[in-house]
Formats: sequence, C-alpha cells, structure tokens
Amino acid sequence: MATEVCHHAIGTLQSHSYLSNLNHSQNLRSGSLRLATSQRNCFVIRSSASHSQTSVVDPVLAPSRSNTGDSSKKSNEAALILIRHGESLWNEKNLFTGCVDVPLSKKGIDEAIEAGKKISNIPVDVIFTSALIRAQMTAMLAMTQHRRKKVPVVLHDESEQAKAWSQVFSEDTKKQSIPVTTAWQLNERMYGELQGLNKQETADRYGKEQVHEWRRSYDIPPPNGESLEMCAERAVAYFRDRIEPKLLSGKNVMIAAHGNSLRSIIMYLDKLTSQEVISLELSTGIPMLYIFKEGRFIRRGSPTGPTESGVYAYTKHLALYRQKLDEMFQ
Ligand SMILES: O=C(O)[C@H](O)COP(=O)(O)O
Repeated sequence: MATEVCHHAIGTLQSHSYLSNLNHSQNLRSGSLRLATSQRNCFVIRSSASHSQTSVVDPVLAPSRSNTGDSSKKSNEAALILIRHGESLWNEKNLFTGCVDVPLSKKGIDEAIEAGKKISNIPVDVIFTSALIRAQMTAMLAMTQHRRKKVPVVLHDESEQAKAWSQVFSEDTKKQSIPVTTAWQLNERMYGELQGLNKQETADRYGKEQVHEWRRSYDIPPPNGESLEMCAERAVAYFRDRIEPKLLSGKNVMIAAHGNSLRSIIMYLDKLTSQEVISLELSTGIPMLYIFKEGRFIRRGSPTGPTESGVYAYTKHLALYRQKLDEMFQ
C-alpha cells in the first residue's frame, strides 16, 4: 500500500511572520527528532528538547570565498533540499522506468516549477542531479523560480577537453552561478527486466505482493535489477563522499534525483531501518528540507504547507536569508 511522507507534520506553523516564529523554531531546532509511524501509516516527526542558537552567516550578502557563489564560508548550519523529479512521461503511463532516460510530462514540468516556488527563498549554493534528464529538468525548472536569480551551470568534467572548453573567465559571473554536478550514482535504481512494463499489468501477472516486494522491499531485487540496498550502496556512498563535505563546509545543497535513490539517502539521513523504509514513499516534485548542523541532519519537512512561513520559520539562518532577499529584491 502506498503511503506518503507527511510533510505537513512539520509544516504546520501558520504564522505569516517567520521571524516571529523563531522562538518556536528554536524549540524545534536540534532537539532529538524521532520518526514514528502514525495511524495513517505515514512518517511523522516528533521533536523534543531545545538548545543553542545558530550562529548566522548571511548567505546573500556575506563575501564568498568560493569561485562560484555564496557560501564556502564558515557556517555551522547548511540547508539540504531533496527533490524527487516531477512526473515523467512514463510515470504518466504507469511504466517502470528505472534507468531509462525519459523526460518530464507537462504535469511534471508544472510540478518542478511549483517546487521551485516553494524553495525560492531557501539558499542554494550547489546542485547535484542524477545523470537522467527528468531530474535535470526538475532542477533547472525549479531554479527558474529562485529569487536569488543565480544561473545554474552544468559542470562538464567528463574529459579534460570538456573541462577546458566549459571554463568561465569572469569571477563576477562565477559568483552569479550555481555549479550543477550530474552523477549517475544518484540515478533511479535499475529496475531490471521490469523497465518499460506497465505496473498494473505486472501486478496482474505476477501478483500484487510479488510486485510490492520488488518495488519496496529493501533487499529483494526485481529480476536482473537493483534492490534498494544495492541502489543505496552507490547513492549513499556518493552522498557521503561528495555531498556531505559540501554541507560540512557550509554550502547549501539541492539534490534532484529519484524515488528510490532519494529513499536510500533519506534512510541514511533519518536512520530508518530496512523495515521502516518499506513504507517511505516520495511524491513527484515535492521538495524536502533538512538542516545539517553540528554533524547531524535535522528534517524540517517540506515547504508544502498552506503558508511558506511554516518552513522558513525553522531556523534563524533561513529566516535571515529570506529577509535579505526581501530587502534586495523588493
Ligand atoms: O522507476 C520508476 O518506475 C519510478 O521512478 C519509481 O518507481 P517505484 O515507485 O515503482 O519504485
């Protein structure tokens, strides 16, 4: 049975003043966050404890030490946005897609733009996408909505020549750019001989339970495909080797990827068990926000609540970033 991550569970602060919500946010911040399975069979967040202040570095205005943008500066907090790509043309047709490289549907394009609006006030210094076009389209479309108006620039280091030919020779231009790294390790899990098959027809043929096992069990692969565990081996390793160091250095990161590569990363971030991850479902085009602080990932939910303040209220760092954007782009 499909279940949803209950984004609203932590997106229910209703005040329109994100700054006035800081007290609440400080209570939420950095306490122990526990995942539980609610009666509605979706993950909810429980928070407890409160503690120290975040030291604030303004990602909009602080001088950058990087070639490309806002914040390789010291910060003890960084934002991590995860977005599953918008609906693809094969999601629309209910086909197993896996590593087949299909583009977004019209609905998926709209979802990506909507996702972009939801994160338009959250700092993004670097972007990672899978090597697949649906994730790349999602990242690019989302960034068209960002208020900071930086330009995402896809890095090409597949060969020395590609690297040399895509160099930028203006420091100013680099500062107005967001480097985009594409990585096959973030690809959807390889669905083996299910790729291209209709999900409903496959369930009719092999039985609902069997197909659910292929789709959602942790360690049972579909025929000649990858299990979630196998997908996690490459996706989580990439996250740890390439993405975590960025967060550690204070960079705000967005990752546009896929249902299962992101499920495996969320399993790592939220320390889910192989049982818990079974009921973790990600909707297309829904951004999820984490704060990386003092070596820990704190889930802040998704900017999907009725008011965007529900998200921005959570940390002073994000609230101040937004305030600076308001000042700059009024
Ligand atoms: O690859 C696919 O078909 C989808 O992106 C994810 O499918 P799933 O929900 O069956 O894992």
